[in-house]
Amino acid sequence: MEELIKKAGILVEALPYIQKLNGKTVVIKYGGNAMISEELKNKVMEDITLLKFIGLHPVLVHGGGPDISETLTRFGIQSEFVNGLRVTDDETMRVAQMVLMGKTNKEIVSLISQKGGKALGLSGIDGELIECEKQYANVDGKIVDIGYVGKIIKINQKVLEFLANDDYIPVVAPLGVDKEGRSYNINADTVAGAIAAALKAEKLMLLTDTPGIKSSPTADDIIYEINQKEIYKMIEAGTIAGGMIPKVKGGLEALAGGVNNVHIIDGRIPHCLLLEIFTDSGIGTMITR
Ligand SMILES: Nc1ncnc2c1ncn2[C@@H]1O[C@H](COP(=O)(O)OP(=O)(O)O)[C@@H](O)[C@H]1O
Ligand SMILES: CC(=O)N[C@@H](CCC(=O)OP(=O)(O)O)C(=O)O
Repeated sequence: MEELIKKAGILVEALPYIQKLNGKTVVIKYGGNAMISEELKNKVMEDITLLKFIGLHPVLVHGGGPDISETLTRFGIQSEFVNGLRVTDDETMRVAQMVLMGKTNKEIVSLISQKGGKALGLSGIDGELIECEKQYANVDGKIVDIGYVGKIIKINQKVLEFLANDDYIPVVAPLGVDKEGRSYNINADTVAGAIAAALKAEKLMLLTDTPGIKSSPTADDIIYEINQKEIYKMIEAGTIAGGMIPKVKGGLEALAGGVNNVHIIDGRIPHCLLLEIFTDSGIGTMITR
């Protein structure tokens, strides 16, 4: 009996959060590095389905970088990253599109369906959801061509609003399209930040494979709160590096676009989304303006 009463208590504790977030949009970015086991993936999809059923409007943006890398290796194609972005030639683009839409997106959609949710998978190419142009990288002041990497110009969010305001959970793959109809590979954190801003989401949660932002990639600590100025200092010092760069930039873009809350959280913790949303302290790193 005591156990049951405790369970009821936990549910009641969530009430103020449920009331506050009812009808609000939350954008969740699920990074490839956090998709480490079927069990964890299941728990993340359970959380997202639960959020939908209690009245929030979750929109999921997924990555899949490790899967793309593994498939490229199997095809004998070399892959290189510049400023955290994959250099994407014609062949790499085809593989990225195949893996993201043919594998990752559909696996997630199926998992949500198994949990009883209604998920609809789409990429930024569908309905011209993500309009982009070619992105160049800046390496020590030099402009570098990184191939078919997309710079987002516009999010045509109507389709997402339509789905999220209905019974659906949109599941978005990070691809975009330019005016000429060419497809582009876009970092999933960048996509999540831009979508959160376009939807004026209440929250953006970036799920990854570290407890949050640390004082350096190899440190054991965690920075609970960090602002824009501190972020740029760390990027300059090289203590925020690699895949963390597009993540923090995506977070800052979301804040600039009017999103109230941005968190980088450890997607390897079971039910990390519920812990972040329904506890006072939350988990991970909060990014502020
Ligand atoms: N200051 C930092 N704190 C934490 N992680 C960092 C930091 N700087 C760089 N990183 C790296 O960023 C990685 C997360 O980005 P990424 O590999 O792109 O993950 P995801 O697939 O979730 O997008 C971490 O595993 C870590 O190696
Ligand atoms: C341009 C670019 O870097 N695109 C990424 C898209 C996938 C992604 O961002 O996946 P994660 O979130 O799992 O890292 C890539 O090709 O890996």
